[in-house]
Amino acid sequence: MIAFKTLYQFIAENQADFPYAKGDLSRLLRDLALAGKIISREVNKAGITDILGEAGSENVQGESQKKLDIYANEQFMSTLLGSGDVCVIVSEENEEPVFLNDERSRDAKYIIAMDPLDGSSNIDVNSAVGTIFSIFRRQKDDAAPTLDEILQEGRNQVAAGYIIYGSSTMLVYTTGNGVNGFTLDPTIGEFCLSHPNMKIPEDGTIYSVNEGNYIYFPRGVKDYIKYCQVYDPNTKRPYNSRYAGSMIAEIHRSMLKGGIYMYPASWDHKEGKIRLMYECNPLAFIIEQANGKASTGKERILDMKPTGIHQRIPVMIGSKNMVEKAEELIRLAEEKERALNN
Ligand SMILES: O=P(O)(O)OC[C@H]1O[C@](O)(COP(=O)(O)O)[C@@H](O)[C@@H]1O
Ligand SMILES: [Mg+2]
Ligand SMILES: [Mg+2]
Repeated sequence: MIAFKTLYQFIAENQADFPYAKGDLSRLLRDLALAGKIISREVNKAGITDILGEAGSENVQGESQKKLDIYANEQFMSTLLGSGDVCVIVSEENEEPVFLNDERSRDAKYIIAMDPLDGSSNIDVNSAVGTIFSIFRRQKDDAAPTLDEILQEGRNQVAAGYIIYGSSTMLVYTTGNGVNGFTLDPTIGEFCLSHPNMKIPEDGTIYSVNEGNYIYFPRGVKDYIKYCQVYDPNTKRPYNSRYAGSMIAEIHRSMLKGGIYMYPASWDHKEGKIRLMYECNPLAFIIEQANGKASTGKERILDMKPTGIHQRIPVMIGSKNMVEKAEELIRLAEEKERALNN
């Protein structure tokens, strides 16, 4: 008989590791897993139901919404707000934070930021997409949380995770005691521990960036891309270039094989494109817990105080040595530019 451990068994066994041992965080992770299973079911039969394609609407960021963006958002909203443990949810698909509006809100301890469906432009072509979530615990428990309480630094997260709907569906999460990955066995409907104590290799040979935007990138980012492409057998260069257009797919590959994912600020995306609260923070927490590094190219992502719920930032996330090399070349290019301007 094959021995396996389900997510629920794992959570129960590791209850003592959780920052708050009352069981509400465990319940929350189970609710996220449940909604993830429902999305996984829909993704897996998407071609034969009426759920592919454009919804005909736009989100607050002016991006066209897919039917599955909306489906995933509604599924997570109803599961999480229905639990009574979550007092507010920040979602890519909602312009404003969505509050739990009933008598349970006084006791609801958790603030969630989430991207219900990441990489959704890939959904119609059967490539990997995912859900990304970030969990904060309220410090106060009086009235509904203020915007300032919602806009917390990523280092305050009590848990974060992602669910990748790929060739298999996996849930990967951290509560600040390392990272564990669970694969969904669809025949029994359970996430089972498949990747215990995940660590990202310190070095990698894959870089991941939308090179179609190369011309718009700042000098230091261009220098790093050129560095990746130069022949040097001692450092296994040139590296491989891979870009799926789905951050969750790039990050998951980096977790397993090593690598760097970059979405820098550029001439056409002055602030960068990736959202701090529900894309960067949770993935930065996971990557750091797996011994990797997550930076804007200049500063640690988890130390940034968000200025708005949909704030975008430049990102460089992945194997520690690769991110540090990119930061070094960005710093050198900026020093050179400053010297030339003086
Ligand atoms: O097409 P581009 O500009 O390279 O952008 C791709 C990036 O945008 C994102 O798709 C944004 O995510 P959403 O699908 O949630 O909007 C990232 O996952 C991805 O890496
Ligand atoms: Mg996204
Ligand atoms: Mg999305």
